[in-house]
Amino acid sequence: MSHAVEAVGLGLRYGQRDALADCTLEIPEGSVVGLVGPNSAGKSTLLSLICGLLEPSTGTISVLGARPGVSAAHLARVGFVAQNTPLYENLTVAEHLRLGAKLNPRWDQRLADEHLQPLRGDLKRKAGQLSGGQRAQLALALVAAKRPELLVLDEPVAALDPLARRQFLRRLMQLVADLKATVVLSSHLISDLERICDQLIVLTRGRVQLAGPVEDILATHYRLLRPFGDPDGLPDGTEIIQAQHTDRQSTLTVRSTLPVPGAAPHVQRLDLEEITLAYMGRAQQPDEHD
Ligand SMILES: Nc1ncnc2c1ncn2[C@@H]1O[C@H](COP(=O)(O)OP(=O)(O)OP(=O)(O)O)[C@@H](O)[C@H]1O
Repeated sequence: MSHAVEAVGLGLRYGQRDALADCTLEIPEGSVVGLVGPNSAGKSTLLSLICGLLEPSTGTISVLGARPGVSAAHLARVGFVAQNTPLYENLTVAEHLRLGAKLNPRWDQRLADEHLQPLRGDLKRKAGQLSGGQRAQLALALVAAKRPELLVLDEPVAALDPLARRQFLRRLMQLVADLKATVVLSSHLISDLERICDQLIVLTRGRVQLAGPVEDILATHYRLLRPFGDPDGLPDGTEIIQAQHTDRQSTLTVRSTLPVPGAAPHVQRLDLEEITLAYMGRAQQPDEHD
């Protein structure tokens, strides 16, 4: 399988502080990858490294077979929508389109028009006068028209109401199907990611906690309820992600590639949000990186 992104031991330091450390991962071509993690986990840092906006302090990263940002031709193959959808506030929607057409050799006007459908009555309005949802639509239209092979979106739906969010994600998935592009998008809305992503990366405190196909992640995580202090009966290799105890009972969130014996309510399946929260909860506890 070829990979759109390959990172080995990737890290970025600001002074003494690791924004990202020891990040090794592979993103298969054609996948839709959700990137989750608490505030300041390093999500934007990783996305900026993928787009070549930052240089790694350690390790290596390869994007579409080359060093990110290595040439104008390579940059043209990557579409990036940064956090808060930065636009030229004093340019109109139509002026953004003209600028995009001028700057991008692979510009596809048909795709731009298609994704601008909801804004067709607002072509003369300045970007600074658009709502959050309209800005997101404009940003997606601009990036779509580049026909990128890799699309990187940093919290693209953060400012949108639930309906606008759903419409944006529908358009995004339509674009991905049209272009057969690889997508990496960060979000705090795990239910959205669960709907559209086939891969998930959980990042906390600059480190990858979990990465892989959503299907595998869902199949290998369990919540176990067992009498307090009863460590027996876990398959070999079971990793305890989180443990909470009362005087009588322990609630364990575990990862096991082997089936865990038992049935509900003692053995429960978890959804993606519960699994992600367990990894985030674990990362809040002090560890060797403190
Ligand atoms: N220019 C900078 N100078 C110094 N530290 C920085 C800089 N940019 C980011 N950081 C730090 O790097 C860490 C990771 O930041 P990053 O923006 O990647 O996190 P994030 O997961 O995207 O957060 P959020 O969900 O809040 O957007 C944070 O501790 C942040 O304070």
